[in-house]
Amino acid sequence: MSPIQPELAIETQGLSKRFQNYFAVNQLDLQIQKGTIYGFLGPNGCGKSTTIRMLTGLLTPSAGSAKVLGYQLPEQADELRLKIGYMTQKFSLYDNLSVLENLDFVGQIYGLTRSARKARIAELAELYHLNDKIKVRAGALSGGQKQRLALAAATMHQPQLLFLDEPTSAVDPENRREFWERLFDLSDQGTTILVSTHYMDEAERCHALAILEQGQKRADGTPKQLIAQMHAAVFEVSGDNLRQLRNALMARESVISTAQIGERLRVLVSLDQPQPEVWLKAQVSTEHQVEQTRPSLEDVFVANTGAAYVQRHPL
Ligand SMILES: Nc1ncnc2c1ncn2[C@@H]1O[C@H](COP(=O)(O)OP(=O)(O)OP(=O)(O)O)[C@@H](O)[C@H]1O
Repeated sequence: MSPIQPELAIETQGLSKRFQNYFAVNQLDLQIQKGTIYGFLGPNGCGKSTTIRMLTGLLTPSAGSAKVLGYQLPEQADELRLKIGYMTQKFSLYDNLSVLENLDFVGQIYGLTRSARKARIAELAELYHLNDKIKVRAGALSGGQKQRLALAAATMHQPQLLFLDEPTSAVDPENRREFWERLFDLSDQGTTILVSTHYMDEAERCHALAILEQGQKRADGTPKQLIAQMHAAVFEVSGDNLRQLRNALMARESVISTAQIGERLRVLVSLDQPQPEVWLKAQVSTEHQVEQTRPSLEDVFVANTGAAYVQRHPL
């Protein structure tokens, strides 16, 4: 008997977008399960926003296919529109309208009746702590309040699928934490969420994620799977002259990266090296202590991008 296939909210094959001669998104294959929080992790310019815009149906792909909530894109983009919510990277509501006016306007766009809008706005204002700001102009809100208003607007029509493009780049850690609690509430109610970020701690919160670089997927899976599949061992070295040691280690082909963290040097050694611990100990002096440590998602990112990627995938 074949195993039951999970239901997919998003499935793409070879999805690509070319601007002039430049591929902003290049041959992207994705499978995103319904009800999960899925992350796009990558640096500025790696193609996160362009991918999201294609998956919302706003941008036509140059090649490849995308199926979102069962709708084929771009052909069925109109049918998809009312089923998704999209929170863009920049605050995209009206600064000169109040919180209430903004939400009411969005509700009208989604075709909610006057009484449905009234009830939904009351619910959202309560949920996102906007009650005492309801008559305040959006332009006068703090970063955290604007972000909560944007999320309220994006979920006005209770979409099945929510796209959030770097939603927390303008807010402080406390607001970020609170924001993520709301995302897990939405996920618990069955909403699928695709969130782009360049923060490691946010990526770690996702059920699954794709690491993107230069428009390509470098790796994907749950944080646990990504850590288990990493082609490197991670060590922490303590002792004197760590800057000098760092420079020496960086010259070695087996060293993927080094980063000083307080009094310790974190070293990623490629598993091309059959005995990484023995090898590393032979590289440092007897004054240094070497301890193998648990990889983090940041280590996974480093081991799958930049020079480490090029080394493992020569042209
Ligand atoms: N309309 C466009 N015309 C030409 N190039 C574009 C266009 N839109 C995006 N690009 C380019 O495509 C690449 C990917 O951009 P994209 O905005 O998708 O990246 P990103 O990962 O979302 O980064 P950021 O966080 O900075 O927005 C960038 O090099 C960008 O300059």
